[in-house]
Amino acid sequence: MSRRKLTRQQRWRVEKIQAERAERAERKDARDSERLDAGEYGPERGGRIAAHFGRTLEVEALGDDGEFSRHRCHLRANLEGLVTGDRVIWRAASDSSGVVVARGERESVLERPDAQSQMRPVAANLDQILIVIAAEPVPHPNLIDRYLVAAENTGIPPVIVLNKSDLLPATGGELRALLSRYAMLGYPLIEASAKGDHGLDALHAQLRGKTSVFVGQSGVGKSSLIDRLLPEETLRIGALSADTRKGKHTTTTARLYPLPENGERGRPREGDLIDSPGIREFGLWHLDEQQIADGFIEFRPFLGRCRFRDCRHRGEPGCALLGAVERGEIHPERFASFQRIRDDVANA
Ligand SMILES: Nc1nc2c(ncn2[C@@H]2O[C@H](COP(=O)(O)OP(=O)(O)OP(=O)(O)O)[C@@H](O)[C@H]2O)c(=O)[nH]1
Ligand SMILES: [Zn+2]
Repeated sequence: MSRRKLTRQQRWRVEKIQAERAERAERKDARDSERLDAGEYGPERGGRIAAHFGRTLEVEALGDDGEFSRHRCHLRANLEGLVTGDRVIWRAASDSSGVVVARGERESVLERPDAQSQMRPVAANLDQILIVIAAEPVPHPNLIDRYLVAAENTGIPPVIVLNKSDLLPATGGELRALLSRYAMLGYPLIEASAKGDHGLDALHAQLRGKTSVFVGQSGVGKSSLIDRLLPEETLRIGALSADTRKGKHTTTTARLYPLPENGERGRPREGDLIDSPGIREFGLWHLDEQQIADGFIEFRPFLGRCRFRDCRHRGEPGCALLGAVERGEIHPERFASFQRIRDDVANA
């Protein structure tokens, strides 16, 4: 497709619109500066982004009374790219609104590609990624590995949650045998049932004091588990505000939900959950061969130890990974899974 040439007049119009837009943003920022200088805003306070709509942010802050409250804030023009979960410094106006003036260091960030395939942050300061799998739909053989590799590459620790345990045979079953392999690699493993009461205590314990996200293929029961963790009205509020904003913004924003103990309203806060459709679709974005190998945690001691520095681990003599497979230090199925993921990603 050839790029359409703009006439001089059109170009002038575009430039004029852009200049006006920049000027408006500057004026707004100058107004903010004046108001900040004039002391119209209160002292600097800590907070956390709970939702993000265009240039409006919802900031959650802990008050002197020990209660959390939420505040509509706008942000200084020099502060771009804030996402749900970010820790911020903000100042309250005389009403319940405010202005965000700074962003804190990020401990971790979850990214995904935008429409232009550019990686963009979608949530920050996550402590764990809960990979949900279920007795049904049966996870295809290297699905768990795919999620683990993706999680390992974010640096956010993954936890495996096996949901629908009510559908598993009482004595083991193939899935449990498969999962014990991951437990042996050191991954926390929780068996739960969103339908029954099984495993929910263990799930609450895992969520305590942490910010978590749930990921996993469609139908494994992410919504059902989240329903059990959030009081009804929290879910309703979340759905409502997302709805009223639909149409305005095509991508649904990630939201931060406080998790009360036992999923009951009024109970002390147990932890935090960040959720959005985009987060649930979490996958292997733009990983190269090296990053995929690195995502298999038991490969790490052997990486860089092959005879050839550019070893692709495809049968070269002196390959440290193949050696480890032969000695039984790497499970052959995990190695086969690595090869499949690498080839799939290369051919994508
Ligand atoms: N037997 C059983 N069924 C469950 C359990 N948890 C969820 N289900 C059922 O599994 C189906 C899918 O559950 P959802 O919670 O919608 O799954 P999801 O992962 O949120 O699916 P998406 O929204 O497509 O990503 C529903 O029919 C649930 O009722 C469980 O622990 N046991
Ligand atoms: Zn090798």
